[in-house]
Amino acid sequence: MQHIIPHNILSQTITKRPAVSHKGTYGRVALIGGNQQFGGAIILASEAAVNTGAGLVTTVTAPENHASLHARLPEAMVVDWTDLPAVKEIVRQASVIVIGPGLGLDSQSLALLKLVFASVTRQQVCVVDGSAITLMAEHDVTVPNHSAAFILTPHKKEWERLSGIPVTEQNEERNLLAKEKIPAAVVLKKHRTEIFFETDTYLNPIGTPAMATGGMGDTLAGIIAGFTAQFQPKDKALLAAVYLHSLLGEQLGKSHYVALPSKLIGLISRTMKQFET
Ligand SMILES: NC(=O)C1=CN([C@@H]2O[C@H](COP(=O)(O)OP(=O)(O)OC[C@H]3O[C@@H](n4cnc5c(N)ncnc54)[C@H](O)[C@@H]3O)[C@@H](O)[C@H]2O)[C@@H](O)CC1
Ligand SMILES: Nc1ncnc2c1ncn2[C@@H]1O[C@H](COP(=O)(O)OP(=O)(O)O)[C@@H](O)[C@H]1O
Ligand SMILES: [Mg+2]
Repeated sequence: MQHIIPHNILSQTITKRPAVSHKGTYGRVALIGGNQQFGGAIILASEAAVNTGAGLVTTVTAPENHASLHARLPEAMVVDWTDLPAVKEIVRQASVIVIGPGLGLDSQSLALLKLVFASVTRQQVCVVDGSAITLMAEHDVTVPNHSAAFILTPHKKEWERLSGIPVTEQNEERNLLAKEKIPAAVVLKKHRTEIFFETDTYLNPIGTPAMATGGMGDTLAGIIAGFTAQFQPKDKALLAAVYLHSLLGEQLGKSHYVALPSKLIGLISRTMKQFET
């Protein structure tokens, strides 16, 4: 059944922080991505996760990105993505794992994707974005059944690669048929993003072309991580994350020709405060 994300989703989802709490209360997020070329993608995703309030954030990325990540985001811890035993341990400890922003498509990237898919458990959320989706399509890697709660966040071209449906032929009926074969929530990103759960589908009623700029999807992946790490139920947290991302994009789009991801990230925490209940 097709629904529209309600405009009060943020106040329904964002809760006041209990006084007796600590960083461990707000989730451990591990974000894996950022090769030599796409370091900005994983930095934006990590900044978004930190700014939504995730308690502990670890970024697993290429060594070339460590200094810039530390300089921009001292709140995040950093792990070298070539150190697979260390990556495995970070993945084990995480409540939410994001894999894909700027991950790239080489053998190192594929090894990381396989490591994550083999390691995640039922208690965890795994957000699969960007290059990780393209890698799944190119190497026939499927979402492991009955393990973690998986969230796939393809844009239309990535969905074409994964589902086999050309961008121009994507429609409600064909998308639903393809989604049925994937044991994950699918966030199909576009002008009016659609979120497919097992039976229900939600349409995001907001968003602006000012958001059509590199790094905007990486930012969404980080917001989804922060929300699913902190708020229940997970499906609602996902819808709220998608909605907040577009709300902030619209807010920026009123006074800016283009909504820059880094500017959007700067608005997250203040806006969340307005909706806490
Ligand atoms: N600063 C950075 O480091 C950035 C890194 N990025 C990373 O770069 C990697 C490659 O991702 P890209 O998405 O750039 O490349 P892809 O090759 O996966 O997709 C780009 C193509 O998809 C098309 N497309 C996207 N959304 C569409 C829509 N709604 N309708 C129709 N066509 C659509 C684009 O026009 C383009 O032709 C990913 O890992 C991504 O995370 C990008 O996020 C850009 C910024
Ligand atoms: N015309 C548009 N209207 C509304 N939202 C848009 C528009 N263009 C892009 N977006 C949003 O921006 C994000 C782009 O994601 P993606 O293509 O993965 O970017 P990147 O990989 O560069 O970070 C998605 O959330 C998408 O819904
Ligand atoms: Mg993307």
